[in-house]
Amino acid sequence: MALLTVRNLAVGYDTRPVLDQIHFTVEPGNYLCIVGENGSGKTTLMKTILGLLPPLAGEVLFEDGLSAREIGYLPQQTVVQKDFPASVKEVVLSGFQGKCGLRPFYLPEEKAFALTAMEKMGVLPLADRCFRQLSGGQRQRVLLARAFCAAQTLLLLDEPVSGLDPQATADMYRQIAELNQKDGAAVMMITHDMSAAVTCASHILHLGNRPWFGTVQEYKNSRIGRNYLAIKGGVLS
Ligand SMILES: Nc1ncnc2c1ncn2[C@@H]1O[C@H](COP(=O)(O)OP(=O)(O)OP(=O)(O)O)[C@@H](O)[C@H]1O
Repeated sequence: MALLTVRNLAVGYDTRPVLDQIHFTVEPGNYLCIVGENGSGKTTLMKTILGLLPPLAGEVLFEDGLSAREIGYLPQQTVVQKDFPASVKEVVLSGFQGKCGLRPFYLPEEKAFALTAMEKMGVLPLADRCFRQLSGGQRQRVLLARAFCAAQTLLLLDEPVSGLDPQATADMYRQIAELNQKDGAAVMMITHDMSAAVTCASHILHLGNRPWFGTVQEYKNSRIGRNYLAIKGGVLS
């Protein structure tokens, strides 16, 4: 069974649908990019998968043993996040909060894993720095380490490179690719960067009037993919 199966899903607010007829699967090791115009419903879909919004119709099914709480989530950047008054170490460790339940402390193995995650993302030297004093690129790598602590099977990343300069963007894509290829985490990433989407991803979910799902190669050959890549300046080869 796939890690995540979405069938005939409609998402929206109250009873007002934003999107319907969404079908896709995420298998272990997949790298799925979710693309589409502003306001097409990418974040709404991600919140529904995370269980933060109820589906208006259809199903979100997780593989046995996996639940919405065991997904590593890197949310879209917000002002509140940037002002978070905590150290880098505390932010990364907070990835374990979902597993703590009522336990008011972190286990030694959780602390050790957080150190490993910080090392992987190249932010270990920043461990005692205040999160809000970091650069945008450093903050995003800290939040990726946090997401990896929360879950190693499936990571949901909402526009992880928005606002980053080209070097920080390249670093972030490299870290995400490593988590996917070396650590075996399946990735679902919302992005407006079509060039990255068709380079990094194995699959594309294009949201719009008629949601489209398939492999990157199928997307490049499809009418919707060719049109969108032409508009967004992506790579067609
Ligand atoms: N809390 C909310 N209540 C009602 N409608 C909302 C809410 N949040 C978003 N919407 C509406 O839902 C639609 C989809 O928004 P969503 O944020 O999911 O789009 P998106 O594809 O992630 O956009 P972007 O690319 O700009 O981040 C929009 O029309 C938006 O105005």
